[in-house]
Amino acid sequence: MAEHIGIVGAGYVGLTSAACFARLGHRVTCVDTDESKVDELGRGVVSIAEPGLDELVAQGLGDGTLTFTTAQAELYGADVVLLCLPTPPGGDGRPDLGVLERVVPQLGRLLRPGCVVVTKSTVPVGTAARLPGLLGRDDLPVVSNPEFLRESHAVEDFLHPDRVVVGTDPPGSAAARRIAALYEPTGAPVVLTDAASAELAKYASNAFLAVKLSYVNVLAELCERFGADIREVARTMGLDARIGPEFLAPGPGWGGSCLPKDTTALLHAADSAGVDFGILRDAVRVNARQRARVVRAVRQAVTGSAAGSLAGARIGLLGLAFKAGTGDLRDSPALAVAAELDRAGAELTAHDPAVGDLPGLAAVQVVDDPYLVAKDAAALVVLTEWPDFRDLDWSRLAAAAARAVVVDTRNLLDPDALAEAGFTHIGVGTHPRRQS
Ligand SMILES: NC(=O)C1=CN([C@@H]2O[C@H](COP(=O)(O)OP(=O)(O)OC[C@H]3O[C@@H](n4cnc5c(N)ncnc54)[C@H](O)[C@@H]3O)[C@@H](O)[C@H]2O)C=CC1
Ligand SMILES: O=C(O)[C@H]1O[C@H](OP(=O)(O)OP(=O)(O)OC[C@H]2O[C@@H](n3ccc(=O)[nH]c3=O)[C@H](O)[C@@H]2O)[C@H](O)[C@@H](O)[C@@H]1O
Repeated sequence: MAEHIGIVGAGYVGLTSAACFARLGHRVTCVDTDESKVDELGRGVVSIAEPGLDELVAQGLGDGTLTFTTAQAELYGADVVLLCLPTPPGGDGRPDLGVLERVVPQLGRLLRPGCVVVTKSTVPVGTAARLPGLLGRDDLPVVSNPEFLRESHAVEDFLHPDRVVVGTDPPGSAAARRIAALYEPTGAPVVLTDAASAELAKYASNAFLAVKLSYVNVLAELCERFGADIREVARTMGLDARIGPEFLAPGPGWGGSCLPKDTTALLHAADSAGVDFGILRDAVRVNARQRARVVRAVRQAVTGSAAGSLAGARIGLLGLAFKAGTGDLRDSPALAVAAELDRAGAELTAHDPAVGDLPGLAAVQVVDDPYLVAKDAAALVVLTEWPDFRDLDWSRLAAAAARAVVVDTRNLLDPDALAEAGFTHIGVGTHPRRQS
């Protein structure tokens, strides 16, 4: 059944949901307070790099199923409203729910009776239970339907999710079944559960991924001590169906707008409940020391000593975004490494295919031409796993560099090809490969 869906917040989650639900045959009104964003979206201009998203937006605008507005009043008449608002870190570990707490009472004064109000934002356990009070209404059913999409795969993940979770009290209510029906065309398994379980399942999933990554990052360190190779260890582990092959690649640390904030929020919630979530605390601690590990590897590569000075050393950075396929710099480990290298006195030049400039980090010169990062460089450091970096002419980079050595924090590059191009390749949890 086609519904009139209102979406509040046109960011990664809101815009993707809006475009995909329009594609699935619903009428979608998407509201955002950012006037220039709404203006751009109304003209079909999508500023985030998500494969397939601009086509879906153009299609929805073209056939009139998708509209963008700054006027919240246009949500009057909606059958369902999805809250896709930011829930950034609040400073004390808890997420800042300020935007949500401002918007929900406004909706309470606006929506027509029976409209289903859905939290799609990642919100602490107990938020759905608070919503009727914030709405000031008892005729607006509330549903928790957290989102699991990944940036750079947003459309694909939305249209083909591993699972959909729909939480209501009591579970499986009429409102829950109505929201579950929206996802029917995806064919995904739907978990109809209580609101608290749905809310916790979201945090639990992101925190589990974070623990898995910190585990593998420590294993990589161990591999270096034992002369083992993390790629072989991870491959072997990943063949066990109970472990699975995903999220076993070591790196400069996990980042982005969600894993760091959600682990912190879950830790805070556990502390408040008097539950010792030591394993998660350790995962966060391990992650915080990853950047120092990268800087030590760079010191070793440039000076021959893990404590050597980088003062005045020219270092070329390949990658700034928190992962490949996106220009998102929020909580990017690459920026954390860049800041540490800057503090150590290095002179930094960086290239990222999706990043034009770095407003907050003036010390890093961002260049469009990847070959410029190698100019007179004492070392190159791969920080984001863009496949494009594999295809660079590494002989040309070697010729431009003062010293042809690359610290590859993602194990992205082929050590043999690099050695042939004249580079010393230093991976993570692998044996260094000297130039031939
Ligand atoms: N980015 C991601 O990959 C995922 C994010 N989430 C969660 O979804 C929520 C939203 O995240 P993102 O989409 O990344 O955020 P975002 O920052 O990309 O977008 C939020 C949007 O809300 C708008 N906004 C702010 N105040 C508003 C108001 N009063 N009325 C209407 N619009 C307003 C902003 O202008 C912005 O366009 C967060 O809770 C996040 O944890 C969940 C899964 C994936
Ligand atoms: O709640 C969210 O916002 C989302 O957070 C993550 O998605 P995303 O932030 O897009 O990023 P991921 O693909 O999970 O990567 C997170 C970090 O882990 C790193 N990573 C990932 C995989 C890996 O093998 N190694 C590794 O270092 C990435 O480089 C990145 O820094 C989750 O994967 C999504 O399911 C979730 O919906």
